[in-house]
Amino acid sequence: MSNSKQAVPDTLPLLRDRIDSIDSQIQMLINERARCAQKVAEVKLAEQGDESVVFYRPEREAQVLRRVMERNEGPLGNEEMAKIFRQVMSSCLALEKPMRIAFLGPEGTFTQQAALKHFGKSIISAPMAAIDEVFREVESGAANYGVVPVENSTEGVVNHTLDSFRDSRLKICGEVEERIHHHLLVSPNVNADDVTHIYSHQQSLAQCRAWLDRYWPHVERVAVSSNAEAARLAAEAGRSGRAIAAIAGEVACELYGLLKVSANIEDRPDNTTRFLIVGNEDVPPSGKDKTSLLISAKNEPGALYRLLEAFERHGVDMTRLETRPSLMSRWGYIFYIDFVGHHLDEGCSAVIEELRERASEVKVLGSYPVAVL
Ligand SMILES: C=C(O[C@@H]1C=C(C(=O)O)C=C[C@H]1O)C(=O)O
Repeated sequence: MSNSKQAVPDTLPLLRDRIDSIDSQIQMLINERARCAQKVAEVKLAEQGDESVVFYRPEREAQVLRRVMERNEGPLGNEEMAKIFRQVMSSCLALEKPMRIAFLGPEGTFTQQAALKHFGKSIISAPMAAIDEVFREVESGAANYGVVPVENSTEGVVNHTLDSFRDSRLKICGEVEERIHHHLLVSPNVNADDVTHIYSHQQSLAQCRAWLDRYWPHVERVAVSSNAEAARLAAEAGRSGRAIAAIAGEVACELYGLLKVSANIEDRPDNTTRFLIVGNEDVPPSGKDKTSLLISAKNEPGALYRLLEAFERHGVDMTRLETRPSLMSRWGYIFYIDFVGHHLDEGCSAVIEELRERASEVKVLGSYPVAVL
């Protein structure tokens, strides 16, 4: 097959013939790719000779996706193209054995949306009722990886997630950022004009408050346990002819077969949540990584300054600092620090070594590829 771009025909029948022939080539190549991925798995198994060998390689997947974006010439956009390859890799990997991914449920949450964005659709979804259950599911080996929210651009950190890292040996293996878009949804049996109640999670009602005040001032707002639950209730109400709308995201909309009355109704269009992928293995460098540390420091004058000074001196770029009270000693603190680089990089490992001399505990929560999608 040649790489040169052929002229695009200009009649419908010829265009359709061309598309059919391109499709069959793409299909053949995808299967050829899948056979290579299968072979990779065979080789890994032969080298490591262990049934528990993990075929998924986060750093390699990040590199593949970055290359797709770098070499992309359009007309498809970089992100659109990377999403297609994301799914191709997901399908190839699932040929071996689909990965089981635990996430903060129920089905249809934004965390599930983040899981699908990160791993592609060919996974087994394992919705959990709480963040610590996600950790436990991965620790016990019942799930290969877990996905939990860690911070929201409007609401700040998710303390539950940070606190779970204190006692866990799990590693952070990836991050995902998701623009949070809310939609007003109804069951297909319901006429939007008849809506009497709008259900959603408290957070989402708050994130859409100005929009609701403007367009639905007289409809009662009801807070429920999650957006996904709101969507489920709206679908159930529709079946019995009650006109209840839900505010939820895309995945919940599809999952419960609802219709969008209005899309992207959040007051702040830059509303973003960051999620972490947790797993049992360390991730080797991908060339563009981030590291998260947990540091326990004594409560003495200048303690935080001495920690941060090491970053500055080694030119390591700190991207986040969160403080949580230590549970062990009153007025002791735990710091969560994110920085650019992999803990095996020279500058980064020098910083970590110095921090170990200055703090009572330094735990590397993980080095992982900077989110590609
Ligand atoms: C094929 C490999 O294994 C998996 C499948 C990949 C793919 O389909 O490109 C990439 C990384 C791994 O998750 C590999 O290690 O290269």
